[in-house]
Amino acid sequence: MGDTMAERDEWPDDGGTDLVDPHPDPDESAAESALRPTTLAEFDGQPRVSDQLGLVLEAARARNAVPDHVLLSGPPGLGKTTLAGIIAAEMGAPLRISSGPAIQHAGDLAAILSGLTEGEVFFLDEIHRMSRPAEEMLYLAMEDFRVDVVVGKGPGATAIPLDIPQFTLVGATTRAGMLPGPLRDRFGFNAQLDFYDAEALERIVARSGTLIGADLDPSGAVEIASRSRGTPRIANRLLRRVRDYALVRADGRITEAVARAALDLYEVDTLGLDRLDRGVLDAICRKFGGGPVGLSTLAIAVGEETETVEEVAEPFLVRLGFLMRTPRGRVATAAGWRHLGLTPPRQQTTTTAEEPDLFS
Ligand SMILES: Nc1ncnc2c1ncn2[C@@H]1O[C@H](COP(=O)(O)OP(=O)(O)OP(=O)(O)O)[C@@H](O)[C@H]1O
Repeated sequence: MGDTMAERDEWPDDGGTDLVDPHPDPDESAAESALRPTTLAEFDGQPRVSDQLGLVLEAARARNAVPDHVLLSGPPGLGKTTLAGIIAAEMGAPLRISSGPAIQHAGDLAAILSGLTEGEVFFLDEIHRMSRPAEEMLYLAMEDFRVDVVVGKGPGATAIPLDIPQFTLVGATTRAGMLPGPLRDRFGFNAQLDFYDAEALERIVARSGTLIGADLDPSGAVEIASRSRGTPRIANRLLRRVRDYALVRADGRITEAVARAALDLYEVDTLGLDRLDRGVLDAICRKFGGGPVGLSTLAIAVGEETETVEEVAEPFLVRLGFLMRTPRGRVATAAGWRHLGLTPPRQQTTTTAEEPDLFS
C-alpha cells in the first residue's frame, strides 16, 4: 500500500512475536479469546471508561434504542476488541468484526453494512486505515443508516439509496489524531484507553491465572504485572510463559521467586524492558557516549532494522523517560544510564527526571 512513516501506526503491527510486543500475535488469538472479560463489571482497570460506557449502554436500554456509535482509542493490547465484545454482550446484540485495511472498496463496506441485523454491533478495528471512498460511505451510514450504492460507471452512473438496519459502530484506533474530523464527530461516545496501573494488572493476572488453571501465588502476580508494561495483553502472555516455566523447572506453583527466575530467563527485566530495548539503550550509552546518535547508526550498532528500533524499542524507552528523540539524534537520559547500572556523564545528571513512572 506504500504507507509512509507518518501514515503508519505509532504502534505498528510487526507480527507480534516478541514477548513484550503489545501487538496481537495471530497464534495467540484462541488463548486471548479465552481470557477476555465478557461483561463491563469484569472489565477491570479502566474505571472512567467503564463508568461512562456503562451509562451510555444503560440509557440506550432504557430508551429501547441502539446505543450511540463508540470510538475507542489507545495503544494496542489495552482492551479495545474486548470492549467491543462487551458492548455487544451487554446489549444482547450480535457482533460483527472487520478492520480498516480489509475494507479497501466502498462496495466491501456496503456489503457488510447491508448484511447487518437490527441493533448489531459492528467493530471496525484500525478505522484510521480505511480507504477514502469507504470512509465517505461510512459517514452516511453512521448518520442516516443509509448507503448510496453506485450502479454503472462514468456519466451514466447512478446512486441508489439503500436503507440499512440501525447498528452501533465501535471504531478502534491507535491514532485518534489521524481520524478526519467529520468521522470523529459522528461518534456519540469517545473513550481513550490508558495504560493500566500495577494493581489493576495484578488483578487481571490473578483472574487470568484462575481461568488457565495456574497455581498462582499473589506475589507471583505482582512480579508478572510489574514487568508487563501497563498492558494486559503482555501480562497474559508473560503469565502463560511463567506458568510453563513453573511446570517444567519448579513444582508448578508461581511464586515471586519462580516468576522472577522465569522472566529473567526470558530476558524481560524488572521494568519490562527486553533484550532489544536494553541493547538500544546500551549502545547509546556505551558506544556513543549517551548520544546524540542518528537512528540508522544506532540500528546498525544493534544489528536491527531502523523500523524495528524506531517503532518497537523506542516508544517504550521514551515512555519510561530513558531516551529522548532530538533533532540531532537519540539521547540517553540520566534515568536510562542508571537503569543499566551506569553512571550518567556529568551534564546528564541534572537534565532528567528521576525514576520513571511506568504506567503513566
Ligand atoms: N480490562 C481487562 N481485563 C482483563 N483482560 C483484559 C482487559 N483488557 C484487555 N484484556 C486482555 O488483553 C488481551 C488483549 O485485549 P484486546 O485484544 O481487547 O486489546 P486491543 O486493544 O483490541 O488490542 P489491538 O488493538 O492490538 O487489537 C485479551 O486477551 C484480553 O482478554
